[in-house]
Amino acid sequence: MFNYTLGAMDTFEASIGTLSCNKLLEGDSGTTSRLLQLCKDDGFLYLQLDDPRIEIDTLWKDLEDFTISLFSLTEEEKTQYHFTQTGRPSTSGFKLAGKETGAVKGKKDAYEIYLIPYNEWMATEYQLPLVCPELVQRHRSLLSTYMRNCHELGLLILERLSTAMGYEDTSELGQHHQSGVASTSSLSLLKYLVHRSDGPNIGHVPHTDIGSLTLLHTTQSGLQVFDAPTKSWMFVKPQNNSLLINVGDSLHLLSGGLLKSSLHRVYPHPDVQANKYSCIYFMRPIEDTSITMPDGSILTSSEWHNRKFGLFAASEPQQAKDGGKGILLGQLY
Ligand SMILES: O=C(O)CCC(=O)C(=O)O
Ligand SMILES: [Fe+2]
Repeated sequence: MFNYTLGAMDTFEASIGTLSCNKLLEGDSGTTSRLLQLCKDDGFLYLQLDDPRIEIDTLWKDLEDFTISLFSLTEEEKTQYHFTQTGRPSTSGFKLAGKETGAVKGKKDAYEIYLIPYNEWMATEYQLPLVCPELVQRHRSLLSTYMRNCHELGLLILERLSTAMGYEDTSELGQHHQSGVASTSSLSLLKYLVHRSDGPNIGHVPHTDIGSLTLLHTTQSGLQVFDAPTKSWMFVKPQNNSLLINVGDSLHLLSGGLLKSSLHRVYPHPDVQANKYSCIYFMRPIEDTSITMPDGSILTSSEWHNRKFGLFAASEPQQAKDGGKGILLGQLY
């Protein structure tokens, strides 16, 4: 599992494997096998952005500036574009801070979020009018380029995983993620309050991700992964030129349980006294993909998305009912 080192102020730091994007693009066989190993063992890896064909890191500065100005909109504007009232529910709009359960029992979360749905934004055949602040429309080109690059990178990872898993068809996993077909894939921008572990708002609830792959760029420490053997949470250090990639529940299920959907949360890092911003592309299967649950029941990808997304938004007592907490934590068995 995760090796770790003792960092500043006795905080454990997870040591996460790194892969080269260039080698992945070139089809290097050692990198392909290591990708499978990391996705099986940890469900987390860093992808070093060392190939000019993937334009992601060059956009981070502009994306961070945009994210900061987006969260500077007034509370009234954020409420006007609330995610329960905007577009297809739960794929578009704002959530304000402190409205959901936090990283620790009895505390609320400490982040605001803004969601941009991939399909309404990108796909030519599937264009629902996107209801969004004018500021978002003004950054159309930046957001489109970023999402398109993330989606292509996700497809590359799925292709290499299909190869490493021995499928004859290298699009075995990717076929459920074609561009331009309705899915709940989205770009998620987050702003965490400056907060402390003894305050009323703490980070982000422990969970596994709903979708297939999560591609994360963040400005500060705070994300923690759970190391089951030692039952401890370990901080993940943001790397300058790397994306953090993790496997989500949908890919875990599509791979028959082989790939690990990794448990994580966000918790205030004792050395960080600044807002943490995260830009995350959630790549999820197209909506009518059949997902076989461990008990043999079959759900569509959108049914799975709506069931689990509803749990994030539920109160702590509601989450505790009908195995909801277990679903949030990725205990699908
Ligand atoms: O902001 C982060 O570092 C992680 C957020 C996260 O886990 C999520 O939005 O699913
Ligand atoms: Fe997550």
